[in-house]
Amino acid sequence: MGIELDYTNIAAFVSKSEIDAAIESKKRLMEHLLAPVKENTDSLGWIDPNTLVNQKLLTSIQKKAEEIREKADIFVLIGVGGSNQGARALIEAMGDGKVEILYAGNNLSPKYLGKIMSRLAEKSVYVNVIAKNFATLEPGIAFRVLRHYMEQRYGLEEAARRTIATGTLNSSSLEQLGKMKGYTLLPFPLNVGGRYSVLSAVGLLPIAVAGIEIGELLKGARDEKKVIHSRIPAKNPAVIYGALRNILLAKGYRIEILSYFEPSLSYFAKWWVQLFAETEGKDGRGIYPSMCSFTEDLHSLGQYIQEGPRILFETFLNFENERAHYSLPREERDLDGFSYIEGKDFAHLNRTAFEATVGAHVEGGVPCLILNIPELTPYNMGQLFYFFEYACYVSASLLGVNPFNQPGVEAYKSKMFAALGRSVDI
Ligand SMILES: O=P(O)(O)OC[C@H]1O[C@](O)(CO)[C@@H](O)[C@@H]1O
Repeated sequence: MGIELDYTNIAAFVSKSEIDAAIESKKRLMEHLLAPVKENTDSLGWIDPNTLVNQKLLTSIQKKAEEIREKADIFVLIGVGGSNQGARALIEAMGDGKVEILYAGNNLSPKYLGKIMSRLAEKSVYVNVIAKNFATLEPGIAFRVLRHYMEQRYGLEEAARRTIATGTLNSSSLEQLGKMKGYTLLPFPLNVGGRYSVLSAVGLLPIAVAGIEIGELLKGARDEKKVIHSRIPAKNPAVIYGALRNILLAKGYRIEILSYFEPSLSYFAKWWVQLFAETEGKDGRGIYPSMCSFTEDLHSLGQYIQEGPRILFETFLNFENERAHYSLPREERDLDGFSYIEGKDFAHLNRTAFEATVGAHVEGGVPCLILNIPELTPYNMGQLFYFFEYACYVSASLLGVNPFNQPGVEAYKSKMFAALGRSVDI
């Protein structure tokens, strides 16, 4: 079974016939999107998870991850945006913590970097630098700092054994540097952009280092692909989600909140934000993607969602089965006033809060979509990654923007590079 989209709560905002008409009017585009796609088309390498990693590569990733899990205390993951967010999403949500994973190259704060570096002393350290285009400043210079540290501490040979470079294998500068130094090289697929790369070597090595079963993750993605590609548009949850987003945008709902009741999903939400922001925010168009971790954010943004301008809609992640349990202790006397729920499980309370939130927000004029996901497992997360990647591709295509570029990100870069004196032809 694939990811299920429950859109019954938007009946007051969008009718079934509007959705059908939106899909029907784009019939040819839909057929084109759902048709079997030639591998190796420029940016569609992610569309068939089977082509992202073959068995040989998968085995070598698993072997390297085992070595790291055995030998490392700390694994420093260097990357920014799509190069590390997918991995971080899963690591924070379900990593086993055996190896401590630190993130570098995702900002330029000296305080942050100093803190990372100060953690390394007397610990066994491995480094994975990930960059599609090694010209991005943040990961590029963080790697220079880490490279110097590793070489000084371990010597050239051992430093190389402990360094993995994930980059495009087309004579990119990272590949050349890796070859010269003798690093383990992993491929960043040429036909996959950073934000669609989590199911390739880019995400798989760090995810495996965190003890998460990458075989299951890939299986989930492959199965979700089968579901999506076998359903006609009118019954296809990814297509309906893409169509609904565009209908809601046209009605003035310009902000989408990804809402969830499991705080460890915050980095998954950040991955989702990047996916949709870089894909759709262009040509003066696009939904602004944002995120809320409930119930905590009900005590801050909850006010705005309930009563602020009616420009928001929500997409809830609903994990149907919760394995963790904790119940409220019983007391002889009701000293704190909470005895009416004593003995109740927190999982039950969290679910009650979820249902109450959807009800209140819908009543307050917020269209609410719900994605039903059986459980927070590697398999289901593989399904969810694929679902969102595909839905985002559909949604951007319906919006009429290029789903695979991000020209706007260059604006700050060129001003910064000019201020730093970088010559333009590097
Ligand atoms: O992998 P690279 O080339 O370091 O780029 C990292 C990130 O930078 C961006 O291009 C935006 O600056 C993202 O799309 C990408 O995921």
